[in-house]
Amino acid sequence: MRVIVVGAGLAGLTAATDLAAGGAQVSVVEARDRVGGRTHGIEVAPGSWVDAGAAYLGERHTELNALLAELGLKTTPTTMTGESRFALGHGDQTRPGRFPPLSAVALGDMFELLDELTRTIRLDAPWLTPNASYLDSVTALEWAQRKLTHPDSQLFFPLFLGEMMAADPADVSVLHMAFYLSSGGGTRYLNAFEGGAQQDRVYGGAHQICEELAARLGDRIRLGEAVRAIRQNSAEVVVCTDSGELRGDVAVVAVPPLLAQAIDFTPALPVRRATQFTRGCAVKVHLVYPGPLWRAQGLSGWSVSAQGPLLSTVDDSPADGSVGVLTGFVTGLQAHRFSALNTPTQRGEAVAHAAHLFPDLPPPIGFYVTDWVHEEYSHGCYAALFGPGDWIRHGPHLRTPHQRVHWAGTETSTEFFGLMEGAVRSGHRVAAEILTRHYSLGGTA
Ligand SMILES: Cc1cc2nc3c(=O)[nH]c(=O)nc-3n(C[C@H](O)[C@H](O)[C@H](O)COP(=O)(O)OP(=O)(O)OC[C@H]3O[C@@H](n4cnc5c(N)ncnc54)[C@H](O)[C@@H]3O)c2cc1C
Repeated sequence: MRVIVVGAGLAGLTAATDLAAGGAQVSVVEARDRVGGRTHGIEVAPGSWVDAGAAYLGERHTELNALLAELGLKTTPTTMTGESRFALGHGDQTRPGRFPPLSAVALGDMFELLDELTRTIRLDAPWLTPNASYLDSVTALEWAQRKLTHPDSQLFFPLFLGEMMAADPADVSVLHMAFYLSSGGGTRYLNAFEGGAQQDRVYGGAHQICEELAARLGDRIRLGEAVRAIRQNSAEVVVCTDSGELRGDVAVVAVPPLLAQAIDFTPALPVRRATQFTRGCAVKVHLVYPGPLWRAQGLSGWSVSAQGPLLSTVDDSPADGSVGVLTGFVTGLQAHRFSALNTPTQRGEAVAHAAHLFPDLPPPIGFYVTDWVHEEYSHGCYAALFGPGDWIRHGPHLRTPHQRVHWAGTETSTEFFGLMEGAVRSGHRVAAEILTRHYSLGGTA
């Protein structure tokens, strides 16, 4: 069986690896001149890499951890010792732990309301969740305006959603917010470092996962070839790029839904898998220092700010301590604004903000901005966001094969949607789907 995989991110390369192991003849076609998609590494000092895309994982990310072990990659704990900095509008504060200096009761009530919501979600089919049509008609912003009465929870809610989903609450339906949080293991797990989804990083950078997978797949991967069209008939599937055509028995499209939608299918897709999906908006900023200098002052590097651009910062220094790296997250509405600025202005804003949060730091020796808002072949990040009506209209079609075309990608995963774990799981799922479907070669599927 000849399988053409479109997209060399975690989903596509996991699928390709499983399919090759199952005896299929696999080709992978990737638009960028690199593999990895939404995982990407930047070398900030010789041999020291930081994650410009996905970084964090936890123990429940079982398929990702298994893959790391198989590839001989190790994890390193996310550093979170020392006090945190908060700039939440009541004067700056330095406090132990990550809990913000806001009403514990109000935030506790907010998390309880979110937990109640997430418990009702049908992960396998969110559109069949009780009350789905109502939950899918209301935005997270409208929900918060109705349910969160305390000013502290009103202040914290958009920061929380920005950090978890890179979402502006006005952009996502309540159904999508609740599905995302539930699929990621619940609010506590997703939000936690120790014991949670942000506990570890890949030692040396998450980009190595796809690079290792690609090294094993060798010349089956074609870089720099965006797929523009996919034609199929009862005998074969033809995948068209600007430089030619590939013929196979089956195709796996492992790209985000809106980018998949931009491919010209013949016959046309019977139903759309995306129309109004908005996109998550994240810009990652890396400020590099001669070492993790904040640690000497008893600070963890973690901060939360109500005003941007750096809504949160975290210590992402390489484990060898060769340099210190503060990663700043600019998400949601802030990301739209920040990504429209020129680089010197971005640098000026980010450096000034970091200096305000950590006044004893010298100016950074390195500065990197990764703007995922305008990445042509990601179309936003961390993942697709579903606005009002999207789950009900498109959800049932996200994973349904279009004859010889099957779908993968983190957005097709019922578990850990939007995360690396979801991408890996979708790759395994699609490969099993194809290997057990028994395509009749040269005949009708
Ligand atoms: C800033 C940021 C932070 C994140 N943080 C985390 C985190 O801490 N933990 C976590 O688990 N996840 C995180 N994520 C999410 C995680 O990166 C994704 O869930 C995961 O990498 C998605 O993998 P994928 O294979 O589904 O899609 P992608 O990685 O998007 O792969 C799709 C591939 O398809 C290619 N492609 C697109 N269109 C075409 C075309 N027409 N023809 C050919 N190729 C095409 C793309 O170039 C890409 O390589 C983050 C993402 C970002 C951007």
